Parts: sequence; structure tokens; C-alpha cells
Amino acid sequence: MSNVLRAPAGDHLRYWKMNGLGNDFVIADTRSTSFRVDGALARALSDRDEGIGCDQVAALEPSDRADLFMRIFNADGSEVGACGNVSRCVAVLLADENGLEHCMIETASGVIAATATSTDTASVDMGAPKFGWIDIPLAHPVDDTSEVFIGPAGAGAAEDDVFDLGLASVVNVGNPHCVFWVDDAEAIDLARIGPALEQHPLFPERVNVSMAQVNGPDSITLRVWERGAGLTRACGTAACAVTVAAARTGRAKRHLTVNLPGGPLDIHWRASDDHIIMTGPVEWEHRGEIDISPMGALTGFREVA
Ligand SMILES: N[C@@H](CCC[C@H](N)C(=O)O)C(=O)O
Repeated sequence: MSNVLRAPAGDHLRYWKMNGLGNDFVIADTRSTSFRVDGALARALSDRDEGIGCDQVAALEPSDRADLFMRIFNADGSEVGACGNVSRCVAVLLADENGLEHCMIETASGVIAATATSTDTASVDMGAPKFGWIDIPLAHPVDDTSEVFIGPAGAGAAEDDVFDLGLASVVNVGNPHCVFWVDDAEAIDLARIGPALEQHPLFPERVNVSMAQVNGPDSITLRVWERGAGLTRACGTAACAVTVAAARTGRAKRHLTVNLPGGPLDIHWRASDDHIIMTGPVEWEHRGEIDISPMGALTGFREVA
């Protein structure tokens, strides 16, 4: 990144700490500065020991096409196209700022429409899912992405740590997801197998990994290993991906409740326009200021009242 975009010495950014069902975010406001958050700063902010601590960082920037541009980073500093839960947080934040219920948020995956349905609930239109192997993306062509053979993961690990979960559904909802259908989502040791599945060679851009347990036509229990962030309390785009994949394979209805460790999300894959609508709560944690060195590194942060 060019130094021109760096902050002058002593500069600071406003931030908000928010979460959606425990999936937590640092939302940094760069709308009125030329400074731009990069992966290294996002990684430093996400650090739960040395930084503020979060699953993802969202940097708010100006946009010509929408109310703002939201750049999203995982805790490991990788930049991503979509994050359902932070989109709901930003919708509530914008409503709090300007009193408007509806907003448009531009992301690397396109412009999404969001509605703050109350001071702590929001609904986001995540757009239409993509099913083509190249859109996921996968490393090689497959005919049917609703049922893909994933193959053994863990190669390179100790022999007894190579595991094979067989078939999964894959879908892109602004970011790539792989869904395994399991009898008991709690019984899977996702902390152990998540890292190898995230980096499975079938997924050249890595993948978000879901363990989905279908409880009935309108209820799914879900645990997620997020690409670039690991185990999280909730993942909005995974809830969307799982709903779409369940409906597509006849496992459940298009409108259902996805129960995550952090709580439930209402997901509706609308037949009328193919769009996925996600509704759920958001929580304000605190707000504060981030200090940035002239080279763009994190030098400090503090909560403000
Ligand atoms: N927590 C998010 C998803 C964040 C991005 C994801 N880890 C990826 O790498 O694609 C959500 O609520 O959707």
C-alpha cells in the first residue's frame, strides 16, 4: 500500500465493537480520511491478546454507489467478499447515525440492501447464491455442486489424523462454503478437523466449513469453522449457505431457523427472486479510538464513553 494512504503521525480512527450472535467485529471508520485499513492492521486489531480482539474487521469507506463501502477482513488479515453478521451490525449502526431504516452497503462481492428492523435487529438481502464450480471456486470441474466428493483431508498430518468425511454441498453466497450433513453437529471435533478442511486442495481460495444437522423441515443446527477466523459463535453467510444447500437437496424448506452456538438466525431463500434474506439480532459492545503510526501500524486503542 502506498504511503500516501497512510495516516499522519498521531492520527486516530473511530471504531465500534459489535457482534451478531457472538460473531464479533471491530468496525473502523475511515469514511472521512484517505487512510485505508490493510490486512496487517486488521490482524493486529483482531488479536485477542494484544489487540481489541474480534473474528473480523470491517473498514467503512466512502462509496459512489451505496451509503458506504465496507471492506471486510478475517482475523488472519485475509480480505473477503461477504460477512452476513457484520452487514447486520453496520445496518443498525447507519440507522443509529442517520435515522434511516433502509441502507445500501457496497462490498467486494457487490451492493447489498439492509434494513434495521429495530435498534438491535436487522435484515440483510445477501443476493442470489452461485452454484457453478468455477464460482465457488473449486480446483476442478464437477457436474453437481449439491453433492461433491471432498476426499481425505489432513494429508501431511500424522497418518492417524487423516480423515474422510465424504460428500458435501458447496455454494458461494459472496464467499465460499462447504456443508457436511451430519447426524449430530455437536459430536464433530471441528476444532481438530476444521483447519485441514479449510485448506483442502479442492478449494483454491480456502473455504468456510459447516457441520449441519437437519432437525426438521424448518430447523437446522449448525457449527462453523470459518476461513481465516476458526471456530466462531455464529456465521451469517454459513447460515445462508446451509439453508440454500438444504432446500436444493430436498432436506428442508426455503424459510427456516438456523440454530448456531450464539443463537438463532431466520433465513429465507426467496423463490420470487432467488435472493437470501437473513434476519437476526446485533449487539453493541463499546466504541473507541484506534491510534495509528505514520506507517499504518496499530500503536494503541482505547474505549470512549
Ligand atoms: N462471519 C461471517 C463470515 C466472514 C468471512 C468468512 N470467514 C470468509 O472467509 O469467507 C458471516 O457472518 O458471514
